[in-house]
Amino acid sequence: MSSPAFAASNPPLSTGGKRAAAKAGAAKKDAAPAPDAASKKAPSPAQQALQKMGLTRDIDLALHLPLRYEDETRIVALKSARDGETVQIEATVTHSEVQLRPRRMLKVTVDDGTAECVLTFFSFYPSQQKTMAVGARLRIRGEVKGGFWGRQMMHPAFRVAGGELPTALTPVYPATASLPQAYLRRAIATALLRADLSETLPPGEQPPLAQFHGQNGLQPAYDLRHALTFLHHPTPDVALVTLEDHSHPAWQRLKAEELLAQQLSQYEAKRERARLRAPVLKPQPGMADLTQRFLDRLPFGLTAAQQRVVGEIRTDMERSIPMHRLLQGDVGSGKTVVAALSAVASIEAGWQCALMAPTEILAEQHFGKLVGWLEPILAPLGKKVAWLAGAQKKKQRAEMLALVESGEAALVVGTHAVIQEQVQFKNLALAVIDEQHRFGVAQRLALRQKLAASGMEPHLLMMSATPIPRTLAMSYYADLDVSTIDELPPGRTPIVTKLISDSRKDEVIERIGAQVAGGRQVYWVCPLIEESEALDLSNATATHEYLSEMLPGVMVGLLHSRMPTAEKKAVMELFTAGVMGVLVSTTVIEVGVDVPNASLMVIEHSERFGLSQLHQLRGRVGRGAAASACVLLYSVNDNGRLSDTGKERLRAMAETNDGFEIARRDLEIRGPGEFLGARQSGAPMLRFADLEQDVLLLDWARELAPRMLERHPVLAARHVSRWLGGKAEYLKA
Ligand SMILES: Nc1ncnc2c1ncn2[C@@H]1O[C@H](COP(=O)(O)OP(=O)(O)OP(=O)(O)O)[C@@H](O)[C@H]1O
Repeated sequence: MSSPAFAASNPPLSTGGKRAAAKAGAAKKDAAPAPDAASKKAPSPAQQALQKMGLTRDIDLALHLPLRYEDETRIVALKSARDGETVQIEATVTHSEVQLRPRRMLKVTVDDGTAECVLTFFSFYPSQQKTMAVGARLRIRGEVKGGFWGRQMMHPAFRVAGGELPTALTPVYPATASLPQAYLRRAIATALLRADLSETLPPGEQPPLAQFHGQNGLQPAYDLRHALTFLHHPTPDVALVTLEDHSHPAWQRLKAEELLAQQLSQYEAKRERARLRAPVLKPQPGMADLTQRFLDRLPFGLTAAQQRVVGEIRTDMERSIPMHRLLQGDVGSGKTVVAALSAVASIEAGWQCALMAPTEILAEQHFGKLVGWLEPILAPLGKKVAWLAGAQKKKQRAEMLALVESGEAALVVGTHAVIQEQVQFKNLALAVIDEQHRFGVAQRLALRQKLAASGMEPHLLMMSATPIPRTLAMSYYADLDVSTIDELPPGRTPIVTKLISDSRKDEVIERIGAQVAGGRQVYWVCPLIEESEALDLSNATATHEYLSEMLPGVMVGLLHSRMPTAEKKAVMELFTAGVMGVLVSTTVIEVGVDVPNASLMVIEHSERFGLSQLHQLRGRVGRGAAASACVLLYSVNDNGRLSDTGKERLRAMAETNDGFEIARRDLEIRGPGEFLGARQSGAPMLRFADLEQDVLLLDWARELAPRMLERHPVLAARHVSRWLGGKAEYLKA
């Protein structure tokens, strides 16, 4: 294995031109990078660039891995270089001249004894021209092109020949304009020597690395130091493809360690929570029949899956350890009634419950349902359901706040308004968060802290209609208990999904007319044009006008997020009551809207939507007994084609109605960062491991983490701090 000092000891080849000269100059000025050293001098642009990229600690630099490698370990004969191959040669300059036509350029002919090659530079310094004077012996690296004029290289890197050849491949790092490669190479080489890379895995707890055969048929033993040193400076005999596809054991070792850090931090969070106290929610005397009274009034019986998850939640809440549970279920699987029964459990025990939803429409709908279900059984106890939202009249808000503070409000439903400072609960025991991935970590924490003043934590129930694929649940949500409603209420007919070209829009409109005439209702969703909300709205408005014109006698409504709250509310009421036949909307109806009589969903420009989003939208129909359909209108681009991902998404929608399968495919298409929306919430994501590919390593980490915390807490703490540093834990809260 080569020495990491290699990069520092080899002067970089100059590439000629102003930028390269500027880079080389910058590298010289910053010749002794020591990002960790306390320096009183103002940081150089390169040091600032390092900071900007988050490369502040030695370990961060050590973990900044090459994008690719260059092979400077060999000198090849020009004659053997193939067209398009990047090679390193040593050759003598036989001719050098500056040409002025068709533009100013330096043409240098070199000969290595096997063949000639012409080097061309469009920008160059006099000093570089001098280095390439006739008779000079140069080491040159570049891409060989064979053309009419013979072999050519454009702007190759060069320097005076001589000096030892490196024994390892040269790393090329992700960098920025103000961070020259040469500087980064030196900084990383130094950091690799200085960083504490000592073993943190307990003895005998090695990850299952893929079987690779080393030179002698033996598997090299990798610890972190070996793995990193190798990945920064691999020996030239390595199969580059194993580095590129990250299957090399050195890569695997890194991924295993990263996954272990993630698991340790999640298990630690879980253990920390186990030390906190939460109210023990057992029915108070005289309240014990609240649940029964609730069930008696419900117009349907619970499915077996609903009963099971209610049992899981209630068991959690009877313990003094705060519940931290995710309730997941496909669209329309009946999560709201489970949330209501959880609320009843906390009310029965004499405590308050809060339910927070990401949009006002959704919160309002929950409120309507919960009032209908709960007020008749709460009224005899002198309790109420309170409503809190941003757009609320001052007087009403003050009344609601008083209800919450006095405890008269047994349940509080609302939007983000629920976590505002003025909201003082008397005794909050359960916080239910709908569509939890739409809230940031900070907001979830704020809700939990609503009780923290009393020295206790509320139980937390998070709901999601986008099921979290198994691998994500095992990694990012390892500290979460998961309840799954894996059954739809009886009597539902599967939704039929049809892909129809935009050019057949009028046929679709005809079908809408027929649906409405049959007493059914229809949603028409217009796409979100991210760059322009104004355009977005004008599009929805135009569609609204067009449909109104095409469907005389049908009430066509319009709903978008910019409308005043009262207007939105009025439109939703008309649609929910079945008076309005067609609702044209932007994606504001995406989550949770529940109008069982709606049986046709049309999504315009469906190729622009994400997969989970399409599934959510489709889930607005098929919520009653009637057969429902979803029409995905698509339009092709100027070349008459759909983009590949667009096609992939629409195909997935047509193929399956299963939310779990959709989520799996969505994760595949978008990757975990986008899928979890974690980029927005700023939570650290896995950098090296790939959950789909590295399931074996994930299993290893999951299995080891609790044992390591138990038996080797010091190693565990060192491991987590090395990998996560001062950063927040992976999606904690
Ligand atoms: N066990 C059941 N039997 C019959 N109908 C049910 C049952 N449970 C719920 N429902 C009804 O099914 C519909 C969907 O329920 P709900 O709105 O709770 O679904 P959800 O899981 O929240 O879906 P989404 O994520 O799409 O909002 C509602 O009209 C609800 O009243």
